[in-house]
Amino acid sequence: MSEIKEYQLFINGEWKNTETKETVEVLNPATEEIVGHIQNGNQGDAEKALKAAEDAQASWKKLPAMERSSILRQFASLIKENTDFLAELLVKEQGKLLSVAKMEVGVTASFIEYACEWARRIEGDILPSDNPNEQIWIQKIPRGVVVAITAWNFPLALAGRKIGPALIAGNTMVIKPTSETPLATLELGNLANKAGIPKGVLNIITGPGRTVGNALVENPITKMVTMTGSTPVGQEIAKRASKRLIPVQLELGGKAPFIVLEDADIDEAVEGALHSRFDNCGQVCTCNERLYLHEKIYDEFMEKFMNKVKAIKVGDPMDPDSDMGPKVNSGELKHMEELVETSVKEGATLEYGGKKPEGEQFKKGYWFEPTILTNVSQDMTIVHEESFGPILPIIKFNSLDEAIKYANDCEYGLAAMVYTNDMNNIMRCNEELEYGEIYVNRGHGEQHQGFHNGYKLSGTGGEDGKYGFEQYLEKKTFYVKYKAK
Ligand SMILES: NC(=O)C1=CN([C@@H]2O[C@H](COP(=O)(O)OP(=O)(O)OC[C@H]3O[C@@H](n4cnc5c(N)ncnc54)[C@H](OP(=O)(O)O)[C@@H]3O)[C@@H](O)[C@H]2O)C=CC1
Ligand SMILES: O=C(O)[C@@H](O)[C@@H]1OC[C@H](O)[C@H]1O
Repeated sequence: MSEIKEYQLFINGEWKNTETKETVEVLNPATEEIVGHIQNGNQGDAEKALKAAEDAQASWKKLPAMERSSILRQFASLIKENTDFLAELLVKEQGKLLSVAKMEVGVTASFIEYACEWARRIEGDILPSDNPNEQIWIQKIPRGVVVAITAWNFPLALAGRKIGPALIAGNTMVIKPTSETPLATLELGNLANKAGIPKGVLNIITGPGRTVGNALVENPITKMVTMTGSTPVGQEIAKRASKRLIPVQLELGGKAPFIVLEDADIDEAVEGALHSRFDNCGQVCTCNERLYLHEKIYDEFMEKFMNKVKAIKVGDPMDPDSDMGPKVNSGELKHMEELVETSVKEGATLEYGGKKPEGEQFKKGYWFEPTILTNVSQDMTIVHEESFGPILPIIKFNSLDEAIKYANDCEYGLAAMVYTNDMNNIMRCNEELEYGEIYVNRGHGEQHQGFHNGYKLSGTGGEDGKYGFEQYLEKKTFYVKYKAK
């Protein structure tokens, strides 16, 4: 049994105990062993963290942006220098493969490095007025204290995605990671001090979303909320934030369609469908949640695809030979089992998987097999409810019209994937698919300079890139009338 670390709250550059003295266990999803204890913070802790962030913001925003940038570049370097330590912690708390965890640490640093590029691009406008001897200045200024709330699937990367732009823009932050996978995010506190991020600029507190999260959102010190997580929680946050009309940036649930048209490159589509569903045990917001195959290529695709699905090795996420680790917790595992049961009841065929793998090594842990459902109809639950796990319903279609109709028949609108080499098909998908992020002839995977933007119940605001950075800035318009000579 490896060391079980006791974590505290990181407030004003120091580690502090919560007032409640209550702690919560963090379990390893592959073994159900305790990997750490975190503090069960409360409203008072939220208030202390927000106050520290408010006090620090006055001087942080006065620093030249390039000075903020050099501090954050040092922060990103320290994250990279600690890749092995942070990656192993991510494996222990989230169950992702070590290779994916190392990628996540790298992405965390690169999110921050990308944000640093904006230090010299906080651009406003100077406009001529209609009045004589008058100018109009539209300035970009920081919002103040930003609250960040993150999910459990890529906890460290989601933190970096928000810390980078918020702090470069001159804001300070209180981040509340999910109680499921908080450890790697908490470790950022030590690295923040080493990097020279001034006390109070970045605060990290843990505690239940329904108490600490609510307290952070509702506190008048909070001037913006950026949250990644489920749609119901995002809606709750938006409701509470609306009382003070503060801006929210919500990255929520998804149900991405993966469409393979008759002229697609089948081998490429098979690879894309496989990784876009099963990587990170299917726990990615842009995952291939429903596979639509043109009837003409169905048999060829399925033969190649099933061979690869059956070759997926579920196992110890620290083992380089494993292809897929466990689900993050028992609740998520139960959700998988319920979805399969409901699907079969509704008439789907369980083609492969559908249960906990057999073997001594799977006795403990939240393991679930890669699962394929066929004979699926568009009205089934599994076609509309996000699984966020390794379950793939497969549906045949006979025309692009039908594929687009099925794809858009969804309350989410985050990502969609399409394989075709016909330019007219591509342009029709671009125009008619109701999704904020469409991948053509490749699987999912955002880039920092893009814009990760969900329509419908997948969120509001969007993040990454120029448009994500802009949201961390407020505008101030200044009319300047002067005496001409
Ligand atoms: N669009 C995107 O980019 C992404 C979307 N997701 C979505 O997130 C979901 C899975 O993540 P999961 O962590 O379970 O999501 P949850 O919505 O359950 O939790 C997300 C965060 O919100 C907090 N929270 C819960 N209730 C409240 C509240 N009332 N006020 C403030 N904060 C609250 C949680 O804290 P705590 O857990 O401690 O209670 C956690 O930190 C999936 O639906 C997935 O689609 C995931 C990743 C990316
Ligand atoms: O949030 C997600 O699931 C994705 O946006 C994921 O998070 C960080 C990685 O860069 C993305 O693939």
